[in-house]
Amino acid sequence: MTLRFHKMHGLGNDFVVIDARKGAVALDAARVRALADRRTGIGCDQLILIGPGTETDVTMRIWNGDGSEVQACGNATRCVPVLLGRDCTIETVAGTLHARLADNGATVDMGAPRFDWEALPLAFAMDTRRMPVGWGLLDTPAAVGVGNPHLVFFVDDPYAIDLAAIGPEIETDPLFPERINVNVAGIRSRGEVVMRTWERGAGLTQACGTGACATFAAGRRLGLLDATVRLDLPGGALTLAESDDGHLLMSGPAVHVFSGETSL
Ligand SMILES: N[C@H](CCC[C@H](N)C(=O)O)C(=O)O
Repeated sequence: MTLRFHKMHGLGNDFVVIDARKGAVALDAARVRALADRRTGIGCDQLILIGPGTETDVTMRIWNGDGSEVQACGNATRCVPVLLGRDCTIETVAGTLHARLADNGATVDMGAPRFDWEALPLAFAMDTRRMPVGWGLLDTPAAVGVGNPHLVFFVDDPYAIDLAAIGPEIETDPLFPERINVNVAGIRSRGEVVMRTWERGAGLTQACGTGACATFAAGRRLGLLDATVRLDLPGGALTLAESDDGHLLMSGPAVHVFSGETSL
């Protein structure tokens, strides 16, 4: 049976998007890995399944390329209104998100960040503002939940960190029972951050939307950033703003590259 898909990306963080609003699509970890494989499949960082909403326009489920299902994906959330061609509400396991079409992409209200250790979760109680832990050259991170769990290390130069080496060690540390996404960020001014991400279940990506949200939220919590910030990721820039009610508003590109069919 052929499966229709859309190939999309947000700043090079790429997705296979399956629109199952008109008919259920069976997915499991093995099929996700097959579809995500960049040699024998279509290839993507995450696989996104869109379904019919009841209280919202659509539902969205997210799997990393390793087959793990996760709670949030910022860059993919911006792809949904682009695919639908209109503003929309999206139900995810992490809650309802509101997405608006904007110039060359979308703006998404990613909700309020969480800072309690149980939300991430951590294996035991810890101050998530400046955690008393370290791995190699990286230490004293902040921890932030944006539907999915993130560590944020503020460093002088994110490109001087061998993230491909240290990322998997941190991702799978027993302190993180559900693993974790790892962000390294350099603050250039109160309005500009340069950052990179080692993603849980996907590795180094060109961009991580929830990582940008977590980095912004951590910087705001530490009094280091203004209420609107440009974040420069390897694949391009996102704008993060804090709303009056403390929500994270993320704006940036989202591109539909091609549609196709597969028998995978
Ligand atoms: N790797 C993440 C999911 C994808 C997040 C990222 N692609 C984004 O744009 O937010 C996790 O395991 O929580």
